[in-house]
Amino acid sequence: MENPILFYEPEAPYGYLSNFARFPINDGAVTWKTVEHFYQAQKFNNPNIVAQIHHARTPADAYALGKQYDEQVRTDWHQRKEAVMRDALQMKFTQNHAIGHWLVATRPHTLTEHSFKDDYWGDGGDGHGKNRLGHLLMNLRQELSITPPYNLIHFIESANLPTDWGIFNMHGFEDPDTGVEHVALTFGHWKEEESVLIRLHSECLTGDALFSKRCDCGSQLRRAFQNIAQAGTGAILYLRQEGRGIGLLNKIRAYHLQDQGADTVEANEALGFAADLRQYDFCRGILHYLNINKVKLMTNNPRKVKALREVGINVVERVAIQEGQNVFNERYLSVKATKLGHMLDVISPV
Ligand SMILES: Nc1nc(O)c(N)c(N[C@@H]2O[C@H](COP(=O)(O)O)[C@@H](O)[C@H]2O)n1
Ligand SMILES: [Zn+2]
Repeated sequence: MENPILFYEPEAPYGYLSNFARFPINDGAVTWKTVEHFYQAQKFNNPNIVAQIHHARTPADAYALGKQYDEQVRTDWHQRKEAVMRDALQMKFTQNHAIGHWLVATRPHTLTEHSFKDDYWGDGGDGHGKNRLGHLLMNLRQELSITPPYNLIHFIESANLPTDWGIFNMHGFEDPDTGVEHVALTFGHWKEEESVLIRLHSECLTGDALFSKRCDCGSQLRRAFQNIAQAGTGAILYLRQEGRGIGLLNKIRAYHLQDQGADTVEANEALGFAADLRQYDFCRGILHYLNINKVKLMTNNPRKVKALREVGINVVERVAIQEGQNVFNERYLSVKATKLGHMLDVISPV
């Protein structure tokens, strides 16, 4: 494995790997503030000690209580502790979605708890320790990396994105099968059980960036930003599916055929493509990362509603997003309505 990632302090880079990091876990009966709270409590059969640790204000307090009652640790603890730690990490990295994807993204680096105080779970500060926590994390990482939804998309990095509608967070992803890069823009915060306003926006360079009037994409993208800013929360999944999946240059070839009279479906087919090549299954990975399970989907395209439902996303509502109709795209929109099933109040028939 390549150069090691050293972690220890929760506030330091890669601090989310620490058992002291503030990520709650639920064991099916109780929610624990951190892995450390859960782990220390499992040492004891005495319910009063367990309760004290459960209510400890910080992971350091939980650790101190575990030490304070050292003589009352269950006799089989040495045989049990690895399984307890493995269960705790499984809960932490699967119940807190983003860090599960962050963990997978640490491949292929070795993970080492760089602790001068602990040469069992850590490296003992100088590498003589067993680093058992690092090894359990790498084992879990390997498991998650081949398990949906973690294997559907790879999280790369996030950054702020100031826009005309407010400061969004930008999250970059890569499709592990195709290498295609996708972006999610998020605004505000939500709980997993809330329904979130989202837009699945397929990349359209001409509409989104070159102010084209041949389509409605740019207007729809602006409206999506506006709607989310007004709602206070939401996400735009900006999917690199240019040309309904045929790519920019083939879309220009398709436009050329349309300039000679073909419609948008006939042009795709004349080039040897189906009318729409787009796939959406990787969106399940992006939405899982964003902790989004229920959506109000801004689209006129029923295929996107169907596609999300097929991958288990609960589309509770379709929000129409009819924008930017004009004399240059009226035929295109009419064909999208008649041939591609778009739900549009088309201004004039084909
Ligand atoms: N292949 C193709 N032919 C055209 O004539 C087009 N205008 C496009 N545009 C692409 O369609 C997608 C947006 O459509 P939805 O509203 O999301 O169904 C996007 O990929 C554009 O690049 N493509
Ligand atoms: Zn477009």
